[in-house]
Amino acid sequence: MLPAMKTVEAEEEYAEDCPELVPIETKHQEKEENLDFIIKIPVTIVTGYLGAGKTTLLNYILTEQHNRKIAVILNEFGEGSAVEKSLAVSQGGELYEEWLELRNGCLCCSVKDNGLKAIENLMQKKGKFDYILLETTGLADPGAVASMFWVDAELGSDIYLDEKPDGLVNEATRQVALADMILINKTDLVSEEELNKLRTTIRYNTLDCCSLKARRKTHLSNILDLHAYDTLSGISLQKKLQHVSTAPHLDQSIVTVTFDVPGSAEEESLNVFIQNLLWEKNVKNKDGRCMEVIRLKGLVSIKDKPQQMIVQGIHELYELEESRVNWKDDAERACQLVFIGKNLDKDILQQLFITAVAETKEQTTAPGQDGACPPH
Ligand SMILES: Nc1nc2c(ncn2[C@@H]2O[C@H](COP(=O)(O)OP(=O)(O)OP(=O)(O)O)[C@@H](O)[C@H]2O)c(=O)[nH]1
Ligand SMILES: [Zn+2]
Repeated sequence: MLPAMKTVEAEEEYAEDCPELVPIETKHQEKEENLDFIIKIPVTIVTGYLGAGKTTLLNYILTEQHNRKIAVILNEFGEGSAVEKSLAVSQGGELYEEWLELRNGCLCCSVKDNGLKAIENLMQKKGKFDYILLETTGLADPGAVASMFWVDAELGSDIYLDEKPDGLVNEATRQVALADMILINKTDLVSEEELNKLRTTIRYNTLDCCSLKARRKTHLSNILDLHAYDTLSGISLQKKLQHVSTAPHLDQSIVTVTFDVPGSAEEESLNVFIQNLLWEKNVKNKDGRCMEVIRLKGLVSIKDKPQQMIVQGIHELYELEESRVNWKDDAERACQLVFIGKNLDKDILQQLFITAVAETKEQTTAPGQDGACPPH
C-alpha cells in the first residue's frame, strides 16, 4: 500500500486587485510584470494505495489547528461517494457537503474523476483559502495527475508507503518514484524490524513514520509547504516526468462494485459475510473464480444500534465501528457497501448480502458459495 502527496502551485490572476485609478496604462503593466504580484495557491496531491490512510490524513489536517484556510478535495470512486462522505463526516465530526465551509475556515468538497475539474471551480473562490489538498484514488497514476497540473504550475509531493500488492507494482513504484516526500503510515501494524526494512527499501525522501490511528502523528509543517517544484528549488516537474512514461498503467482487472440495500443487517451475519469474503475467500463469481476483495468500505445499519456503523476493510483486515451519526428514523435505514478488487460480481455480492445478512433474510442457500477456493 502506497499513499502519496504532491504539491502544485497554481497561478492566480492579480488583475482583479489592481487599484482602479492608474494614471498611465503602461505604468500599470510595468508594475505587474516587474513586481511579480502573482498569488500562488499551493496544491498538495495525496496519493497512495487503497486504504493507505489518505482520507484519515486529510481529516487530521482539516481538524488540526494550523491557522490556514485549506480546501480539501476528497476522492470518490465509482458510486461510492456517499460512503466516502459519511466516513469523512464520522471522523471529522462535521458534515461535509459540496464546498462546505468548516468552522476553522477550511473548505471541503468531494468529487469524482480525480477532482481536477474541481480545482478550476475552486479558483473562482480565491481568497477563501490558501492551500489545496487533493486526494486521488488509490489506483491513480501520479504521473498522469501531476502532468495535468504542470501546465502552468510548479509541483511538489509526499508519499506514504505500505505494501505492494500483486499486479500493482507499477502504480506503487511510480507513486514512490514521483514522490517528493514519502510518509509511512500504519506503523502500529508492523514490527520495528519490518519498518526498518521498509525504510531501507525506500532509502530516500522518507518524510516521517506515523500511525494516524494510534495518534503517532506527523507534524503538519512536514507535509505542507514543501515548495518542491518552485523555480528556485531547481527541480522541475518536467524533469521528473521525463523519467517515467505517462501512459496509464492501471490494472484493468480491478473493479469497483457498490450496492445499497434498504433495512438493517444482523451484526453476526455481517461478520460472517465479510469473513467469507476476506478470510475464507470462498465467494465465487459467475465463472467460478474466487472474488478477491482488496478494499471494502461501507456505511451500514446494524439491528438495534442507533448509530450509523462504518465498515472498513483492507485485504484481510477489517473493522466495524460506530460513527458519531445516528439514524434519523427507522424507515431510512440502509446498508451501503463499496468493494474494490478482482473477479467481483455485483449481482452475486448483493444477493448474498440480502439473503445472508439483511434482517429480513429468507434462509436460502446463498449464491456463489459452494466450497472453498484454493489459497492464493
Ligand atoms: N492501524 C491503523 N489503521 C489506520 C491508520 N491510518 C488509517 N487507518 C485505517 O485504515 C482504514 C483506511 O483509511 P482511509 O483514510 O480511508 O484510507 P484511504 O487511503 O483514504 O483509502 P481509499 O480512499 O479507499 O484508497 C481506516 O479504517 C482507517 O481508520 C494507522 O496509522 N494505523
Ligand atoms: Zn480515501
